[in-house]
Amino acid sequence: MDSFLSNLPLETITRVALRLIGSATLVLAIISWRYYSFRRRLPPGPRGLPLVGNLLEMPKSHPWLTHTELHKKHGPIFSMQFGTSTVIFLGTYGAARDLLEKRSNIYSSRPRSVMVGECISQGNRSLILPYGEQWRGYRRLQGSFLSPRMSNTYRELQDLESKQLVSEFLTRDDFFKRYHRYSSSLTFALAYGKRMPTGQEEEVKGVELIMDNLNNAFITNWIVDSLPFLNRLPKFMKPWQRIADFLGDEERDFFTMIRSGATQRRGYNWCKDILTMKEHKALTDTQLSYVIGNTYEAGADTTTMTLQVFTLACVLHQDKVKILQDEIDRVVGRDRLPTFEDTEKMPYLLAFVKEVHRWRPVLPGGVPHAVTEDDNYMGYHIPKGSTIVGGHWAISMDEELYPNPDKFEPERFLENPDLPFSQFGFGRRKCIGQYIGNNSMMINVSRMLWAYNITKGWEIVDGKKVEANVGRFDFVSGFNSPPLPFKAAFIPREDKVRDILQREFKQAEKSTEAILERIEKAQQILKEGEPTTAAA
Ligand code: HEM
Repeated sequence: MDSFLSNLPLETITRVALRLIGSATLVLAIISWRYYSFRRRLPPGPRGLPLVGNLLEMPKSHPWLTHTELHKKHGPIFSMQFGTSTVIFLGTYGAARDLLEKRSNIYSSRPRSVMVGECISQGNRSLILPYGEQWRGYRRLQGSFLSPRMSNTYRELQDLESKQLVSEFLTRDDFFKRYHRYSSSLTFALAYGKRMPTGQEEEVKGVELIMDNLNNAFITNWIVDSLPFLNRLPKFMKPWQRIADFLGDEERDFFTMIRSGATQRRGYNWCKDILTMKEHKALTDTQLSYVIGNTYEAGADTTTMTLQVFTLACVLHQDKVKILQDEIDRVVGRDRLPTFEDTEKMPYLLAFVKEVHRWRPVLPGGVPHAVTEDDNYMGYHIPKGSTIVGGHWAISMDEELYPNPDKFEPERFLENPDLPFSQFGFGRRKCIGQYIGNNSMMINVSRMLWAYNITKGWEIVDGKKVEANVGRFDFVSGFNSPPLPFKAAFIPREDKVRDILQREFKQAEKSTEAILERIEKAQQILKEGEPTTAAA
């Protein structure tokens, strides 16, 4: 090669080199022109670079904080480009409602997820299914056992789990674990007909493992997600496929095993319930196992995290806790625990729970939707296939809707009971378990604060006992964003609280079968009055 070049006249080499540089410049100019003219039609946003877009500007942690700053600069809607993917961020409730709710016929899909959605879950996982017949089939089944009326039939089980939860704090303060036990046991009993009285049961650990694997797979940058065509290579050339096969087999076997156990149990559970609906016939056995497994996944962690945020709010906002305790004492008195009926007479409690959701959303980055048609909004082009993110954190911190947004102020929901909040998402993909979630929050918040003063915990520093530090912004950076571990103390409000908690838990019906049989009867009565199952 060297000798070939050295035989050419310098003039020729220079001409060829100049041509090459000229062609490369032209190609770059065309790519840049196409990139920037495409970007010009989109909602505003950081310019980025041709080919990579804004890939180099991805925040390393807590991306929702950066997105909120970008909304301050660019307004309620901005866009970013990650390789070939366009992502559009919505930072006000109005913009999210305009697109994700009012135009939900085209804004209800999910972005393509090659590794998790296609390779691991093989198109079975409900949360990331694209909008279409299969997702609608899942939603019809879920809508039938998670409707507001059906959700109220689960209250007896929530009552028992909540009595166990509140009495546990008489002897321990590991509230992260206690809340997790509550949510896992409640959801597992409804889904599979078996309570989890310790939280250490094999089934709880099995789902935890699946969730950990899934969360790790979600936050890993798989090359096949950036370059989906690689997934068409033969299997031996796809190293990620081996991992996906292992994780996929593990979760499929597990979901199938626990579902088969559930269909043998006495009394009500979701696995048995869906077999009574004609819609289940359109789905395969594996898909039915995923419908229930994924509902359990979606419900257990979100409720746990929201209870953790409630505890943080109590530790940091004793003045608001005092107002709520006065309301609880007025309605309930001091001789028994609050009931569901009591909670319906407590407007401040409802406002307090809504403010917990708004103040520190547990899915702060939002759950991405995808748009299935080209669209226009506020004069901007929204290309088909874009990812659309209603940012829960950005919306919660919108000063116009929530003045002094960092302040924990339940009063804002008292003054305006219709004030919206975004923590259950939007439109057709909106959280379908919100009624169970709300019932859990109302009963547990009222009982925890009826029983305890919740204050900062203690730690030993240099041999001295000091109040533990609690950060108002210390949250995990991930899809789920619970508070980082912190210490809290649960101090019974008076001596007799101990006896009352022990007595109420002792007297509560503990037979899961008996409770589930009553739920089954209550549901039968409701269904007899309902001609069809709830549709999405
Ligand atoms: C209080 C706690 C909860 C919070 C904050 C929460 C939040 C959310 C959010 C933000 C979404 C996505 C919405 C969207 O895409 O726009 C979602 C979806 C979902 N949630 Fe919840 N949720 C909670 C409790 C529950 C419970 C208790 C269940 C069931 C027992 C549940 C079942 C589901 C399901 C099945 C989906 C999937 C919807 C889809 O098909 O895409 N959630 N939830």
